[in-house]
Amino acid sequence: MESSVNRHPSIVDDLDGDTLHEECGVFGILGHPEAATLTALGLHALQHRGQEAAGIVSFDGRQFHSERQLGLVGDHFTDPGTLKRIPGNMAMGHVRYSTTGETILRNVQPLFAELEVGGIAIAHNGNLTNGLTLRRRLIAQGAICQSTSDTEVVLHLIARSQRTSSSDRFIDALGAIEGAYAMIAMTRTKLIGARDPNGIRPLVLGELDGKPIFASETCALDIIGAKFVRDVENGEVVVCEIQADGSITIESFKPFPKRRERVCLFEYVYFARPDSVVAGRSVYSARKRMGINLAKEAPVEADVVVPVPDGGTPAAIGYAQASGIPFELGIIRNHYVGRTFIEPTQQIRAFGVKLKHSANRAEIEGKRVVLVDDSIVRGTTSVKIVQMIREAGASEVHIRVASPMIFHSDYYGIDTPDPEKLLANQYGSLEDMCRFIGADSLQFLSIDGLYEAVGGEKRNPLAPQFTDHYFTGDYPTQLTDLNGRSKNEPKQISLLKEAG
Ligand SMILES: O=P(O)(O)OC[C@H]1O[C@H](OP(=O)(O)OP(=O)(O)O)[C@H](O)[C@@H]1O
Ligand SMILES: NC(=O)CC[C@H](N)C(=O)O
Repeated sequence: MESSVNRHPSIVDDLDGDTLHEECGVFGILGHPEAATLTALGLHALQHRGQEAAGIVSFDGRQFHSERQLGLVGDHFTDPGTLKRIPGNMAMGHVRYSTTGETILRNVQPLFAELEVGGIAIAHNGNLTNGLTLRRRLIAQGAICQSTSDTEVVLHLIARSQRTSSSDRFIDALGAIEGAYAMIAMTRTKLIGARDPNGIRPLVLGELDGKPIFASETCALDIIGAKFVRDVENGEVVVCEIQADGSITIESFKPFPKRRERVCLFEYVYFARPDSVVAGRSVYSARKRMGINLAKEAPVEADVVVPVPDGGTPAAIGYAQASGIPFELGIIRNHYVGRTFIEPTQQIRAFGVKLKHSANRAEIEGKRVVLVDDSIVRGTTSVKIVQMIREAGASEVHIRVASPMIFHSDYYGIDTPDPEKLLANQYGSLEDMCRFIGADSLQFLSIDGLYEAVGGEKRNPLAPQFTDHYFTGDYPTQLTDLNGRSKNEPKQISLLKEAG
């Protein structure tokens, strides 16, 4: 396989995009007569985590059913006809933003396989840092991969496990993978939720009418009136099973060597919905505190604080409260355009920013404006917005960013481009970055200011409380797929070009 790939550089070049991508959302429910509908609603609440594709797999006591489509949850799963095709009292689903493997139907999750022990569906948020290494090994051993997604290797590992039960096989497979995962699996009787040993990606256990639920974020529980039970812990595998008498048992396993929890800071900065509680911390409150700390660290004389919506809004509220400068919606966001940060190409991203924001001239004209955003990655948003605010008559434009500068790529799912495309790496100094963006001043929140906002204390350099590799270069896991990889080597391997 590898050598064939090397013989077809034009095909693989095509597949090897310049960016890493993020995110995905997972949801599953066991033992509920409305399983598929509840899953569709849960996925709708998680739509911000992935907009490329959505899928649901259900089990009706006899057969599994699968509906997987490119596009938004609402595009497909609001149709009663579609929901009728996924019957049963257990269901799980996924919203995808690709990190490994193209945006094509065969990569859309949940992925399903027929094994010796029966059918199994899996859905994954995160990215494996040894996925390609495992995939190559499996293919050399005769595995036939149906997708180009990193997640598929888990199915092959389950199939090859010598353990008897499906949950033991799943645990066996997880033991071989490295990187970030919040993963759910569904068999004829079980719904299983697991988090990687560092707990990089979030996963919660909830409950509705006594039936267990797994979801990426608490906002997916809220939408269906379900109760939050607890977070799935880092390195934990929770197995929920329907017994012969219809009762449901829940067992917890900690099969992996213990590691310190290091939730991804970017969940708090950007990804998670502000009304979610991630690892016991309100995302909204954390974002607001980021703004408060930013106002303390980087004050500026100005007339109005304007958020870059939506991501920058809670931090801007915090900045305004701490600085005493009035908060105004000086930029209006068109809600019919997706998140620019997670669209697949630079061209579409730039286009998206223009479609998405417009200046509210009445609140800007003649004023000294502090623009607050959650992050600067490539700088696409900032450049366009500063220009737009100036054109609307602002006398000064100061940018305040509620997270530190991003210098390093992410391998756990975040859509950071190659390091040289990150704005912080393109310019040697803050002044140069500021000049490029066209602002009067530019300041970022410090790493300690961010830690304090999220976790209440400064970064412990000996044992960081979160993963912050994009700011610091401190990666919490092995990066096996990168070892010895040349810069131009493709990140994924596929010889089949598929339409749509
Ligand atoms: O420097 P850049 O490469 O432009 O990326 C950073 C921008 O991307 C995100 O906004 P996005 O438009 O994705 O989402 P939002 O509407 O949820 O804030 C983020 O909030 C920043 O504004
Ligand atoms: N963003 C994600 O979590 C993606 C999951 C998986 N790596 C995929 O590409 O399908």
